[in-house]
Amino acid sequence: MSLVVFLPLVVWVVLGFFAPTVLADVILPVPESVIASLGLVTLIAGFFRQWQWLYWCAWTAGFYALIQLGLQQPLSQQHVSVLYEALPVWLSLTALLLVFIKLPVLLSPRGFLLLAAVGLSPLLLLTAPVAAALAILNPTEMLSLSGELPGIGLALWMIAMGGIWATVLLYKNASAFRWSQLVAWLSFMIFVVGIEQTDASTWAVLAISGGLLLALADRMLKLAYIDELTGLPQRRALMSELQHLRKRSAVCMLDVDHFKKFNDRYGHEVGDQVLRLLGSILKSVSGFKAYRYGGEEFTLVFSHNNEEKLKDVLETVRSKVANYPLTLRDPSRPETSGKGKEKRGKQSNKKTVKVTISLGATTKLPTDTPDSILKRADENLYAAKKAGRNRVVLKN
Ligand SMILES: Nc1nc2c(ncn2[C@@H]2O[C@H](COP(=O)(O)OP(=O)(O)OP(=O)(O)O)[C@@H](O)[C@H]2O)c(=O)[nH]1
Repeated sequence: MSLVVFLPLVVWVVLGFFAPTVLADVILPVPESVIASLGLVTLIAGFFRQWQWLYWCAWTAGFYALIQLGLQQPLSQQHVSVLYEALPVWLSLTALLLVFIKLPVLLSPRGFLLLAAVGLSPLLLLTAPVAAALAILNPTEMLSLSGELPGIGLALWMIAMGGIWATVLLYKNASAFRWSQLVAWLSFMIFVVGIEQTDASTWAVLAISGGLLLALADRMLKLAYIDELTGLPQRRALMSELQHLRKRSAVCMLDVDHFKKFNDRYGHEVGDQVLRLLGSILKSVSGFKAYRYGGEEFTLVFSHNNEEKLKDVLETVRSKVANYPLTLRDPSRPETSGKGKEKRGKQSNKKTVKVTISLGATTKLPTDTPDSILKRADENLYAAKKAGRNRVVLKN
């Protein structure tokens, strides 16, 4: 799902490669299309208080302005070719910096300062000393060794930078927003390679804005539908799924046993840890879709009503939870790490606990509505609790 942010870039590249005349025939209003697309991202991001997007809008606008102000003349002119050579280096370094630094809240002095710096830093290349310094240090030139193969230097630079991006994205378990940052960098790099193409910089900005917008949509969907603690879809998503339940299907409600006592004994934070663990166990078992219904209640939706298979899967979930040793930190653990090490040297300060769950399941009847099937599953869950907990009750 996150990778959908590549779509506008892929469309641009595919058209540019296989049908360049189609792109050339499109008359883009410049710079209106850029202002409109970046303005739209800014407006939507601001409306939903997703301020991090604005830094990337500023970065994109800054480089677009640089390209318009400095690269609209023949590359044979020395100051233009210096700028052209410095561009991939500068945009790679500033993009990576934006990825690595912790972005401050935008509505703060540091936030405004960073926004201004991000938007204006590309224009530094227009100042002769900075451009000249970068041209001397130019890694893309150095990478081409003899300087006879200028394309090789750029290709090696792209591979090196791409390698860093890939490591960052894989390591950080990237969100759609992260991938859209790669799209932003890649779009401008593709502009550098395909500078001869008509309106290449404007197409690059449209690809970037499209990626940022799709990433925003992904973030909004996740905020609306995904439970932050467990990473599972939440009740809103469940209710929409239940509207389209198949004829042959089943629903299970499950809940942690004696969770109130558990919370009272070990604290709310450890309670949260249990819910997170439960979320990851539910994700690891296949055969159903899991949802966090609310509190410590979860719902499983099956797209079949085979009772044997249902019992098997529900028993697997029950026993996986019951047998999972949850490691707790010793509440008497000393505050300072020095003392902690001392104590750890003498004895292990880890303690494990186990929790159990009860499950109530039912198969769909022809007359069922979302509420009636959930109610019956809930009654079965209640029956499982009454029968002693840590068990499955499956009936209609
Ligand atoms: N840590 C944590 N606790 C939660 C969360 N949501 C609900 N709870 C707690 O879950 C507990 C639910 O308690 P009860 O409904 O009485 O059920 P129970 O203690 O599990 O008892 P049985 O279900 O009968 O076994 C309450 O103490 C809630 O505070 C949450 O997100 N995090």
